[in-house]
Amino acid sequence: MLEVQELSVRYGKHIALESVGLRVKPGEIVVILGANGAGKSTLLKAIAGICEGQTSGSVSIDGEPVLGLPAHKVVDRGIALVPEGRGIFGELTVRENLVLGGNPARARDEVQANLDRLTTLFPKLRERAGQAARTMSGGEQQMVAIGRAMMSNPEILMLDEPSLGLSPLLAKDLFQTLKTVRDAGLGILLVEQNAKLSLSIADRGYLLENGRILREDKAQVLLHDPAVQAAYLGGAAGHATAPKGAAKPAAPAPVAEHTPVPATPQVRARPVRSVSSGEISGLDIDAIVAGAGRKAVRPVSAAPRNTPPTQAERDAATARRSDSLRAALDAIEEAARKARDPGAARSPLPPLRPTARPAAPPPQALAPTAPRAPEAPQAQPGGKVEIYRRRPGTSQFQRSEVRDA
Ligand SMILES: Nc1ncnc2c1ncn2[C@@H]1O[C@H](COP(=O)(O)OP(=O)(O)OP(=O)(O)O)[C@@H](O)[C@H]1O
Repeated sequence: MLEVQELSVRYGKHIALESVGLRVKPGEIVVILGANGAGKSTLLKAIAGICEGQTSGSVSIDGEPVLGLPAHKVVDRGIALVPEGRGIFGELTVRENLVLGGNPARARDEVQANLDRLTTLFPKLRERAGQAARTMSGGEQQMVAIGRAMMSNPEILMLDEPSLGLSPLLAKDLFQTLKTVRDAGLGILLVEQNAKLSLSIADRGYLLENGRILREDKAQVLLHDPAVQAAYLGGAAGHATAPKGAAKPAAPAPVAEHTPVPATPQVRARPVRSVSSGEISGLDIDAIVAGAGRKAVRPVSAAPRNTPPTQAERDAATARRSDSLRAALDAIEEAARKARDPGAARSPLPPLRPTARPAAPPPQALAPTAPRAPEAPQAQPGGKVEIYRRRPGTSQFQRSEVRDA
């Protein structure tokens, strides 16, 4: 049995886990539910011996302490981790991935026997043994990752967000796979955002909030608890498991004192805020360029002419093109600046490229190995184009060459 007692983890001053206690018995699935940043991955990493933070407390398996041991020793004691993102070797075949998982000392002498057992449990792994892992579907790759972890002959299998990136159908298949693993006698410690699906196959669950265990109960009790439902099972807008168009629940149901759960919906997809150019400026990038061009180009007579343009007219046309280009670049720079820092959009930042041409090129040459910096072409009335390159690591430009327009 895996037993965690008073486990605390801090990253510098940040306390990620505080006095966490839990246990996982052979033949049971235990799920950890919690919001983003609650400390779920930290918990699995601390148990697996790969946590970068400072740990204290105790983790033991069958009474044998493992906290503080290097990762390979933890695996040798019978605890295997399937990390978030799977971590399989895409260029290797399924069989090669599995065999690699059998390298730990506790399983080294039984690679073939474990391989046979595993492929009997999951016939698909036998069917696809020679296939490059990267060519398999997401669900099949997850099965390879689980199979590889099982090749170390673990007593406890830990999985970090195994359904991430899988379609609902594949996620369902995956959870069936986990039931098969449990039925084979392993204990499973599962971190999942898909609360509904994971609780539906789990035996027990823990609610983790801000690094602390708030509640432990049977999975079926958690699954049907109105407060847990409001907080974890589709109450949050955009929750991965909420059916499309499902109505938002009313305020979370009252919670008994001894079973506190977060009052607000907590589990949701990682928040990713993207800002579009339209949101910043009300225009898309094409409209910005077109608008800048329109502003810069002076009206010309629509009447057709038969005589070739004079030198003065050609110079004027070149200057107009130059104005137009400069105005477009200014508009793009302004939009980019707003995108980077909308709050500072109106602050008088220095221009990203010189508005006036420098009197003479600076003596410093570009390092031959420097990465190519963005070029800002400047047309000259004489039909020449100056190329300016940004100096690496600065916002200053320098002229690097002059070409015919
Ligand atoms: N290596 C690290 N260095 C510093 N802080 C970290 C490190 N790893 C995690 N943290 C912090 O510890 C807290 C818990 O992170 P953790 O990744 O364990 O949360 P989580 O519950 O797994 O979140 P998620 O569901 O988003 O993966 C977060 O505040 C996170 O920023």
